[in-house]
Amino acid sequence: MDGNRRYAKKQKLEEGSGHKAGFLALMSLLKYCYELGVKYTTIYAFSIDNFRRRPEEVQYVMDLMLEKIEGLLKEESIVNQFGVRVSFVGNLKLLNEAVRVAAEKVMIATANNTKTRLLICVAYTSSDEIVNAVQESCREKWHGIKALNGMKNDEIQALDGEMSEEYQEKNPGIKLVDLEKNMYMAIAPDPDILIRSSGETRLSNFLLWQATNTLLCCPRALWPEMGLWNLVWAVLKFQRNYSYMEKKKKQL
Ligand SMILES: CC(C)=CCC/C(C)=C/CC/C(C)=C/COP(=O)(O)OP(=O)(O)O
Repeated sequence: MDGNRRYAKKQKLEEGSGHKAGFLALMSLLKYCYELGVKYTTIYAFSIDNFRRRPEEVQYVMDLMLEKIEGLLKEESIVNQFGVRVSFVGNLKLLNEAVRVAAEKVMIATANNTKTRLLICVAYTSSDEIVNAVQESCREKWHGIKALNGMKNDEIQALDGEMSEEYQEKNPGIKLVDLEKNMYMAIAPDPDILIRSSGETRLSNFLLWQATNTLLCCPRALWPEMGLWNLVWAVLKFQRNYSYMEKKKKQL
């Protein structure tokens, strides 16, 4: 959701109004997504790098986020209107307690919604996600090894490099290291389309692992200016590319 501050400047508004307008645009685009039948929508709401912005701006966005997350619990919210299951994705311990608690409440309250899923990336970067998945996988591997009764240290070391599927079948106590299942984004399929507003053509540490075969769309509109046409344009572009992308996936 890029371009909130530039929008505020363009409209001669205060910086915070740009973020508020950004949230309104988000709600309206999500409605279109749900009406079009999109099953998974992921938004990049706040990166770990964004915490390096001026403390007043970080505080402003966090306050806005808290207010809006709490709003998602209301009866008339978009979440209840469309049966959305919401997940907050990222290094959530970096959030302040109030935002984290509110996020957890929404995840619990919507856990049984099945129509569509919304993934909100906060305190997220792909590099953090990958590092976390590697650490988690190493931890699992270590626990698996320890689970083998009576194994000595040198035996454990000799085991390294022997984690073949055949070995795993013979030793069900040990799991093959599986990086992808430890990614925060393991709860969703890889995205078909990634839209970055305001004409920027960089991924800025977003879904680097998952976006290998994703169609990238970079409309010029600043995020608060994004509307139905930008979404439809991305879907049409995807449809035109679909057979090529399917062929490419099969070749992998
Ligand atoms: C509950 C929920 C999902 C709330 C969302 C709140 C919200 C709108 C967050 C966006 C914050 C952000 C860093 C936007 C990017 O524009 P920018 O500030 O980088 O704008 P610029 O590119 O013009 O500088």
